[in-house]
Amino acid sequence: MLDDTRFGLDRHATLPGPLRLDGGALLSPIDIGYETYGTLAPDGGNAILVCHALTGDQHVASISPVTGKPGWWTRLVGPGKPIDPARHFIICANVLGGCTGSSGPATVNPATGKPWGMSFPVITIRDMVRAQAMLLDHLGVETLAAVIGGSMGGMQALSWSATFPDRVRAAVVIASAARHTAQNIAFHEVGRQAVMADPKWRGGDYYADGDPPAAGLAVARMAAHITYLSEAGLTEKFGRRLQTGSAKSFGFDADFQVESYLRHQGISFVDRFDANSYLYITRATDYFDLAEEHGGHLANAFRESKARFCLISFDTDWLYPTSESRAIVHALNAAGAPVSFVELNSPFGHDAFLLDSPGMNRVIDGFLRAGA
Ligand SMILES: CC(=O)SCCNC(=O)CCNC(=O)[C@H](O)C(C)(C)COP(=O)(O)OP(=O)(O)OC[C@H]1O[C@@H](n2cnc3c(N)ncnc32)[C@H](O)[C@@H]1OP(=O)(O)O
Ligand SMILES: N[C@@H](CCO)C(=O)O
Repeated sequence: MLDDTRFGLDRHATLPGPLRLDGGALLSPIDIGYETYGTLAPDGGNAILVCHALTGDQHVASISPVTGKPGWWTRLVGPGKPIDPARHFIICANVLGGCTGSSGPATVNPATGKPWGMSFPVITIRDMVRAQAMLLDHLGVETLAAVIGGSMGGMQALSWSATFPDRVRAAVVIASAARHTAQNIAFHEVGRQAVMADPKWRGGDYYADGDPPAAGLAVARMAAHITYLSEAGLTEKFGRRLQTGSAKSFGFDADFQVESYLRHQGISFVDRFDANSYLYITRATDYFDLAEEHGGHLANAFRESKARFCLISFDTDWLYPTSESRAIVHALNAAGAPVSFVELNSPFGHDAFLLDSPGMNRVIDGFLRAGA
């Protein structure tokens, strides 16, 4: 029995595997970087798996050793919060393909002794989930009181309930979708091409001299970051305002605040993320189509599920709009699965799930307590 009451314990597991990936490859061993918070109850009934989004990590509620900043969901996870280490045993793992401790393109291929680079096998959301299931086996966690995530984290929560229906009692899916649309794939492809067009990418073989394709990755992040915001939010924050004290350069400096903001988002991203990981993880989300995995009918994905579901969307999220959540709700209804659904107002677009949202916290708190 785990007896870990320290808040935010940074851990690492090397699991023997093998893990058979959707693409056919066998991966072994499998490294997982993860954190735990709180203590597993004697009956094992209080485990909550928090799944991170595209560029997140396992440091959900502790100081990130990479950025030195507080974790990305301290608004929701922590003492006195809806997910509380005093009540829950909280697990958050870096996804397979990630770059903060889990096996991915930047880790060493044991067969060659060199970083995998682009020889790392292509992975899917379901592969990420299977790797997490191996981690739970390793931790002695049989069933999850809840699995929760926003965006790509929500995809993992959906995939968990479909892949391991007996292991999930509740799933919270926020600002997410059951498949990537053509527009979602299109934006990701722009980002990938930006990375690959950077001469420093060199087919993904850039680890040895520590000179990654930073310019390409920064452009990829700038384009992607626009999709995480809303027009209203950008207008409110920056409008057409120029940088303080500056006039138009009549050149191509970052005259507008929004330009400088996006450049900042791009530059700070390359300090914390691996370009090849970006390729692999965006690919995994592009391939995600839960209906396709279940004979073309989304409801089929949930027929075996024993879970209660909570779906939350944001009205200004045009990346994974409310219509995508509604499609999931309809499928859950068709499958006879219990589901609550709420669309919340927010000016902040897709990334609203990472920002202050008292409504979101209230809904999640009520939903989790109802099942306790
Ligand atoms: C989901 C997961 O699993 S984890 C991954 C989530 N994390 C991220 O995506 C990180 C990047 N994303 C963001 O920053 C997202 O917008 C959020 C939602 C997480 C944070 O939003 P907010 O708190 O509103 O921050 P905001 O978007 O305004 O960005 C603030 C940063 O922009 C900088 N900034 C603001 N205006 C300007 C400007 N005109 N010029 C240059 N920089 C600017 C700030 O100085 C600040 O910099 P810092 O982050 O280095 O301290
Ligand atoms: N901005 C978040 C959400 C993207 O879906 C991230 O980068 O992970």
